[in-house]
Amino acid sequence: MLGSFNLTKQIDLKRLIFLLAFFSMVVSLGNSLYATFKVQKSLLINDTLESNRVYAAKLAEITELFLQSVITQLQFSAQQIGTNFSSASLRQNELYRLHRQTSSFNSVVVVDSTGKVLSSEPSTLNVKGFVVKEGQGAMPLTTQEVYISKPFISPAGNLIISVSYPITASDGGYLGFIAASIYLQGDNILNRLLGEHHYNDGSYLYVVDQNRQLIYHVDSSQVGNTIASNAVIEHVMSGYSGVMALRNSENREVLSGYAAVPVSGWGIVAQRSTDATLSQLNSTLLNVVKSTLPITVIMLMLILLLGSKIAKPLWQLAVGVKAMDRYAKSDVQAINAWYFEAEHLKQAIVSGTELVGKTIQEYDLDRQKDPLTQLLNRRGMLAKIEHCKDSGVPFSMIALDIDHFKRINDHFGHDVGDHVIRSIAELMLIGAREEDIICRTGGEEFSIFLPDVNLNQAYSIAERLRLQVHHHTFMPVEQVNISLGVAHWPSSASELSQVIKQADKALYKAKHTGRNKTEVDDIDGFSRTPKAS
Ligand SMILES: Nc1nc2c(ncn2[C@@H]2O[C@H](COP(=O)(O)OP(=O)(O)OP(=O)(O)O)[C@@H](O)[C@H]2O)c(=O)[nH]1
Repeated sequence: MLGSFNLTKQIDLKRLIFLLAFFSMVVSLGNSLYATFKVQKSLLINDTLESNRVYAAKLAEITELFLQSVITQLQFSAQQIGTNFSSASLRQNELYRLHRQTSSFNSVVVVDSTGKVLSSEPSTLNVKGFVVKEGQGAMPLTTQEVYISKPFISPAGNLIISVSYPITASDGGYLGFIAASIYLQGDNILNRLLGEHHYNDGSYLYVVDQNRQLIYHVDSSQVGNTIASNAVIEHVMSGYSGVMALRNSENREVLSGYAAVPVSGWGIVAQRSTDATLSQLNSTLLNVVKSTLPITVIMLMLILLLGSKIAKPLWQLAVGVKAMDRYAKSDVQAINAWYFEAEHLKQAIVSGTELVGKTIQEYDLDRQKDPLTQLLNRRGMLAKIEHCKDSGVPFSMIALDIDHFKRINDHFGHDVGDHVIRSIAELMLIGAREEDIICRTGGEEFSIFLPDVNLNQAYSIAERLRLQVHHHTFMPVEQVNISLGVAHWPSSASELSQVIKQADKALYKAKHTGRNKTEVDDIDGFSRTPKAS
């Protein structure tokens, strides 16, 4: 089989195609994953920032509305109480209504202009007669204006903020104020609004007052703490809303959306850690890889299959060319070169091989030919005789030499000598059969092989040729003679070289016994016909 040859240890085309495809797939998959990662990351970050911003802004808006509503409610009650400030029942009834009507407040009190608590709701509060001090909600005594306090510990021990509204007499005199307290860790609307969130994605929210003190935080133990200043706090304290990616106090990168509550000067910050945001992306990418993996593997297998199909004819052609001495043209032609380039390569190899074969054959023939006479030379002669001998057909051999040829050359020149040689060759060819082999074995020496011709017949042929030459006119030499020696295979010798020697020996004898004659290897059964003159 052609395919069993080991041509080289270099990487082969099949592996090259596979590696190329594998490399391209890995690069394109990696590239698309990277691009997806970049785009998705940017989308997720922007989406998170935006949703945090929207959430913070919405809460800020609702908180603003809530505080405005609280102020409006307090204003109404302050007006009611102001109509008869000294009436304990009026104060109590109004506080009762205010406290029960909504879930906005945990407690409400009426404080006179000296800071003394005159009435309170609920009754369990038990702060009547208590005098408020600085830091515990006494600020309205000084400002005599609507006031939203910082978080502080109430006399009852709760962390609260209070919203107060001044109470004035009909003549405009300051009587005191009504204050509603909102427990930062109690059950009220504000607490539900700002303290309860239903995130389950790592997001959280906190609210700071104008002094960076935490009013609400996902970790309730943090409430009341003052947080370190950062860019988001700076912005929101300045009354701005927006988004920002930054590192928090724990040095974790977070995506923040923030909005200010103008009425109270609070800031609401919704944020989520960047890691939590992007963790979703990692699993998305893993899913992309998992879902594309089967197709990728199938593609690679197909490429491997196709690669070996592409490489196979080229491999077979390469093996065929390498082992051209052992494989016939039909082996190469049988290769299934199923695509354009391989088919063309196959055709090129076939025609190239044919051309090389033909050239070698021609070259071989040239090597076996005498250029002057176009007869076979000694090499050609030996090849032909060997062939005759192999076929087992007996043959006779005539060795022939021009007499005194040197004189012709010397007298008439080399060209005339050549002409004589050619003319004698033509005379030999004229009288020859198709199967006879005529060779020029040396300068003015020839050999004739006569298949299926016995020694007697060969002698006659030699004599006839001698006489033809003798009677031929070679211009300008005129007469030329030849001497001949005849032998027979297998009668003269069984070895071919010996038969040639026997013919040469007979020729030698003819030369030394007068020339212009034919001598025969002496063997049994030969009868010399009378010599012609
Ligand atoms: N013109 C020509 N002369 C050749 C060629 N080949 C050999 N010769 C000449 O043939 C001559 C042969 O001379 P010799 O070997 O002495 O033989 P001869 O003169 O024929 O003498 P005998 O054979 O003894 O009769 C030489 O002078 C060679 O130079 C050839 O191709 N052309």
